[in-house]
Amino acid sequence: MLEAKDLSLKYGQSQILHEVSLTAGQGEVTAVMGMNGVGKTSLLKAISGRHGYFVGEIRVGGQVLNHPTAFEAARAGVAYVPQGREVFPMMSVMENLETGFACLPREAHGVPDEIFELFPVLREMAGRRGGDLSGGQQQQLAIARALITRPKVLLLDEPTEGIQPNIIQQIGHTIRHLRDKGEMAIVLVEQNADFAWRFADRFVHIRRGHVTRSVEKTAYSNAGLLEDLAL
Ligand SMILES: Nc1ncnc2c1ncn2[C@@H]1O[C@H](COP(=O)(O)OP(=O)(O)OP(=O)(O)O)[C@@H](O)[C@H]1O
Repeated sequence: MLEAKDLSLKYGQSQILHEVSLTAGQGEVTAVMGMNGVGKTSLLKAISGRHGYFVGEIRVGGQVLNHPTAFEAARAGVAYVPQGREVFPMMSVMENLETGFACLPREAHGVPDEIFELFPVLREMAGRRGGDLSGGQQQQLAIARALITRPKVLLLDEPTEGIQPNIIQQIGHTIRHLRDKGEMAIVLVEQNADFAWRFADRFVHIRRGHVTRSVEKTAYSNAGLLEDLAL
């Protein structure tokens, strides 16, 4: 579903990604692993059109995205849930959800029931300001807002960061549910190795802007994952 090939990205003169390739299949969770500052967020920003890459190619469902803007990437089916959530604090939960409509045709403007089935708390809090929600609720809102765009590729940047354990479990079950529906490819940037091991199907390790390992869970072990993270 997602094929990113040889992406290279710079901030000013500093090259952060060096020919990074990532493939994420429909109905699979691909975890992108690595220490702080290796370029995981930058990779998601390149794929979602939030930051330009200078070399490389991105395909979604076979369609080439040629240096897309964020809007073009969203239109093509790429949804990005950023680290830190970026919920609009002064807007209500419902208004936050409705921002997801921007890349959809008018007839598709509507919050599907499934969103509230996945995140019942958002129905209860529909009129509350986004900034008044807890961190875990904001994370659920950010994922829900991304799902409203009916993505083919869902990019999740550290969804468990700063979240209490019971909400982490809920987020994990949501990821598994979306995976099992088989309609989208999920890319999960995650520093929580236990969570990644539990919910991912494939692991891609990045070190200093290079992919150092790409492995299926079936050919890997939890101990191997921890070893690779410690390198
Ligand atoms: N807007 C920016 N301008 C300049 N440098 C940046 C910018 N954003 C990130 N960087 C640098 O690029 C490198 C990669 O950052 P990135 O956020 O992609 O890493 P990461 O692997 O996601 O890290 P973390 O796990 O801490 O979120 C870091 O050295 C960071 O300081």
